[in-house]
Amino acid sequence: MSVDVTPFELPLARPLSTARGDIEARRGFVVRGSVGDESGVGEATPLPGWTESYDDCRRALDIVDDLGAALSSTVLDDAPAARHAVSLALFDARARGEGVSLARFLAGPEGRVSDAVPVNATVGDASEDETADAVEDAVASGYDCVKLKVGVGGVERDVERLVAARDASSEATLRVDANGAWTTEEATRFVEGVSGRGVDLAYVEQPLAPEDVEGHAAFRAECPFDVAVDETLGRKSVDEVLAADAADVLVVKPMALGGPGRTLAVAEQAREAGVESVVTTTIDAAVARVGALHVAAALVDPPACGLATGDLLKRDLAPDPTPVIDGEMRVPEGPGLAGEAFAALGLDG
Ligand SMILES: O=C(O)CCC(=O)c1ccccc1C(=O)O
Ligand SMILES: [Mg+2]
Repeated sequence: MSVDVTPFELPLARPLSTARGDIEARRGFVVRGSVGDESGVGEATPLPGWTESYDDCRRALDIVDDLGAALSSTVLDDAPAARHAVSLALFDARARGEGVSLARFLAGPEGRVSDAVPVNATVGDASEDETADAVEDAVASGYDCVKLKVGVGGVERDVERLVAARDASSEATLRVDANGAWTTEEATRFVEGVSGRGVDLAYVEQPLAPEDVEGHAAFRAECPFDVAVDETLGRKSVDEVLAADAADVLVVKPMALGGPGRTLAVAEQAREAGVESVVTTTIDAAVARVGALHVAAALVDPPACGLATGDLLKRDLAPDPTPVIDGEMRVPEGPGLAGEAFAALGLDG
């Protein structure tokens, strides 16, 4: 039972500007392997800050020669993107074996599965005018939720950007993601600034440094908006985050959490604690993006998720089987990830 690993590199249509720097291209690996007669495909697209490095990912995948054996050993323990690829390929093959979609396989025969998942538009840092235009474009193409990157420039500039975003569309739900850029004082100044101008935010994602669980808990207690954590989940256990009451929302990235199964387990644990999970990509290619969509579809009542990142890529591994229509993505019926949409991928490794 061999495993094929094929590298890829995909430029973005234009760089996404975030407080952790500009993302200009995504490099990773298509992983194909089989279980019995069924072949499955997965994707590892590492992003340091959320996962292991590209080189560590490649080294981890180099020693995988059996999907199931690799997952049950420790070789993928410190390589969540590599583990994601192996786990996704295994789930794809198993779901195919049963003739069901990945979402159905994950949710089980009795579980509820969504036909479509609402998604947010993702808007990078840009000037006030460009931010307003991007929000207007997103709403015109059917999104009712927009996530804006903040924390790149100063707090006062971000406040003006958010006022411009709200003025561009009074109906859109707005989220912001500071990618850990702020001190508590800056985060407080930002939320006081926007709320003083009458701007409502659905949540503030990762306002503070990832390690600072207690800081998030203290900020959350004072914040007029919900607080989400993302990068924190790569440094701290879910137990710790939930025990500290550090977040209203967990941003769960299958690529960063080691695959679909672990992501669902985290979301389930959060749900039991009254905390919502938003499934997002790390700007993954089509295979992982569709995998994340199935994970979101297997949640009970998924909120708007951060999966609308396909259009950020200039090219992709395959034609997009799940384009965003009216602010949502339809979940492929399968079998597995997307029927035959990825059949040709990863065979030439
Ligand atoms: O959540 C979204 O809208 C898209 C995903 C996203 O913002 C993102 C993409 C790549 C790396 C990090 C992040 C992030 O959520 O911080
Ligand atoms: Mg984030």
